[in-house]
Amino acid sequence: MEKQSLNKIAFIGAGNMAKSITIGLVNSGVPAKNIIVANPSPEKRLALAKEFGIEQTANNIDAVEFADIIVLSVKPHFIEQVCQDISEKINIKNKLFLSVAAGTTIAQIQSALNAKASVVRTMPNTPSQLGLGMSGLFASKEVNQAEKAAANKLMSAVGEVIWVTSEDKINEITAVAGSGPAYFFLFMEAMQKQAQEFGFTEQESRLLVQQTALGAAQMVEHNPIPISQLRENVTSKGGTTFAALETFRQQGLEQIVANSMQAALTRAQEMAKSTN
Ligand SMILES: NC(=O)C1=CN([C@@H]2O[C@H](COP(=O)(O)OP(=O)(O)OC[C@H]3O[C@@H](n4cnc5c(N)ncnc54)[C@H](OP(=O)(O)O)[C@@H]3O)[C@@H](O)[C@H]2O)C=CC1
Ligand SMILES: O=C(O)[C@@H]1CCC=N1
Repeated sequence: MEKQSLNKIAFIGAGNMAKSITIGLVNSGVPAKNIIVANPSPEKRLALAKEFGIEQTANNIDAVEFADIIVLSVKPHFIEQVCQDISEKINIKNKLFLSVAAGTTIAQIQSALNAKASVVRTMPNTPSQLGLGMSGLFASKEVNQAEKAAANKLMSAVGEVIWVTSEDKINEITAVAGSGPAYFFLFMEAMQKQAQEFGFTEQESRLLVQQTALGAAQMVEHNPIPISQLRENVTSKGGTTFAALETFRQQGLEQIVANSMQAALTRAQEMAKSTN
């Protein structure tokens, strides 16, 4: 069997997600010379190249030629055009495609590539830049064991991974973890705003909220007991937390969370149905 080298990584698109994964990869020890980023406009790819010493190009085809693993990190509506362009200009045999695009199916990518290429769909999130990412992965049936291991290694370098057994589960990963950081940011923004209403400065309010969120997240990580138990440990009967939690409940927080995550899932499913 032909030996497959899967060391060189190309990002097509130099935006938020490419940046988050690149930072995580470089910090985890992947040599910068093995990473290239392609983006037609210069600003973001030059900034990434300057900061991390990675290669950069304006030309997607040059990046695909350079790499073994092609990370499709453009907005979903550009995936079709990007893949068609690649398939028209280059032999993609032995390349592994790793797509981070929300709501874009493997069938759509293979159709645009005009080949039953090896495609892994992954749904990461932006904390990947700190090595604290959470990614779901699903492999097309063309993906071999070496490619699966390479995709696993790449995404594990930037955080935790789980493999899902059906492609539509990626949409659910999106609704929980892909979009999830923004849910917590919104909650923290609202808490910061109210702390400022209480009279704390913007800086003090941010510190109060960020340290509280960090401590809470770390407690969840370090205590393998139900999260509800951690909540109960803070909640004295008839006390301040109880008053706050009752207000959240009366005003429908749990239903709001469920509805919002369902809206994210529905949107991912709609995107998968559209023709891009
Ligand atoms: N942001 C997030 O938290 C997450 C995003 N994703 C997915 O990641 C993908 C990228 O999202 P995100 O990084 O936020 O988006 P960004 O808009 O930040 O990045 C996309 C980049 O693609 C570039 N681009 C546009 N057209 C082309 C092209 N033809 N060839 C090469 N590059 C091109 C854009 O350049 P320019 O700006 O110059 O037009 C931009 O730099 C999406 O598909 C999204 O669904 C997945 C998980 C989480
Ligand atoms: O909002 C989006 O569509 C992308 C996918 C998950 C996070 N950002």
